[in-house]
Amino acid sequence: MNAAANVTAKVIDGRAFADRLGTRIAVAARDFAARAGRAPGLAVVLVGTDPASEVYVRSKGRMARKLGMESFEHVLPETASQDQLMALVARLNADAAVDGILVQLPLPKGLDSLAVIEAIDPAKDVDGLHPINAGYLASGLPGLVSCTPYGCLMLLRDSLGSLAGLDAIVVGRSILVGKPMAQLLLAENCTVTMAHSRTQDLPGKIGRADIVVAAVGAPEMIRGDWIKLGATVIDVGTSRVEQGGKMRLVGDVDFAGASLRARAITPVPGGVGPMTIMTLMHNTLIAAHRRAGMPVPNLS
Ligand SMILES: NC(=O)C1=CN([C@@H]2O[C@H](COP(=O)(O)OP(=O)(O)OC[C@H]3O[C@@H](n4cnc5c(N)ncnc54)[C@H](OP(=O)(O)O)[C@@H]3O)[C@@H](O)[C@H]2O)C=CC1
Ligand SMILES: Nc1nc(=O)c2c([nH]1)NC[C@@H]1CN(c3ccc(C(=O)N[C@@H](CCC(=O)O)C(=O)O)cc3)C=[N+]21
Repeated sequence: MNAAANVTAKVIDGRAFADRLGTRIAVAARDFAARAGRAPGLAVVLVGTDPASEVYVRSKGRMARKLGMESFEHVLPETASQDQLMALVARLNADAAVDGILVQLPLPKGLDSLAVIEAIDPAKDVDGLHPINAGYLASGLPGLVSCTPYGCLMLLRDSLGSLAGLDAIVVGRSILVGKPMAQLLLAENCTVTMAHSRTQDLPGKIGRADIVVAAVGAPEMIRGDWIKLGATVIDVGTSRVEQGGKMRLVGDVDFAGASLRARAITPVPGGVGPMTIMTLMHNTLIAAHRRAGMPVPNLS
């Protein structure tokens, strides 16, 4: 732990961690292909033309191919109807070559994302968003865990070892990040506080936490001087802000300020983001093995 306020935190290198995990996934994917007679397959569905979503979808497809998986990319127009989207999900559910289905969120206005998520075969729900998988997680049963929280947990375990008994705060309560993150930390025997837009005295609550996971989407809203000395900070937020005429990607945490108080902190970019893509590949590999009735390899 930092003894004084002027010790700079260790920067947690999510990109390097993800690269190492990717090497193991590629080996396991090749092994799966040799035994199953086909590569693990990931289908990514994008509706509309949101530029940020297009970038993420493309990088997911590129990574899948790089690791020896099959990538199926489906782009529907902004004007696609709920029925069209549901029909596509039904086709992917029935397609034996598809092990994982991810529908990029948010969907254009007018489309019901919960209905789409519920239509995905839970065994192919590599985003871990289906209520069945959320329920498995809450019940401590093996399912598919949402990629981003799963990646955050890997970084936390790597940085801290055992998390048992630590006070953790998760800021944000979405079904994609905040809620599953809190469940994972609880399963690690942390004492978990869930904060959101109605939380009172957020600085005070953050100031008592050994682990801070920020998943809000508000650029640098968590000030450095709120952080407890020696805390570990995981910054999920990604916001594009203009600075000096250029667009810059920033997190939810004031990185420079928090670095003076934390023992370890993830940067944005290069922290949680690359882990999210790699845990998606990991989930696809897990889904492929389970669907083929093969034991899931342990890559940790
Ligand atoms: N790096 C990565 O891999 C990923 C990054 N992200 C990023 O993480 C961020 C969060 O994503 P997501 O969970 O989908 O976002 P949502 O918009 O679904 O959820 C945001 C959450 O933040 C809470 N919140 C809003 N304002 C405040 C505030 N002032 N104080 C405390 N809590 C607040 C909201 O509370 P309430 O529920 O009360 O409205 C809500 O629970 C985004 O920047 C997103 O881009 C997301 C996924 C992956
Ligand atoms: N169904 C669904 N599942 C998701 O997992 C999902 C989603 N919808 N919608 C949007 C959010 C956002 N998200 C990111 C993934 C990777 C990076 C990432 O790799 N970021 C890089 C930087 C990339 C850049 O420069 O733009 C980094 O942080 O280093 C960021 C954000 C997944 N999401």
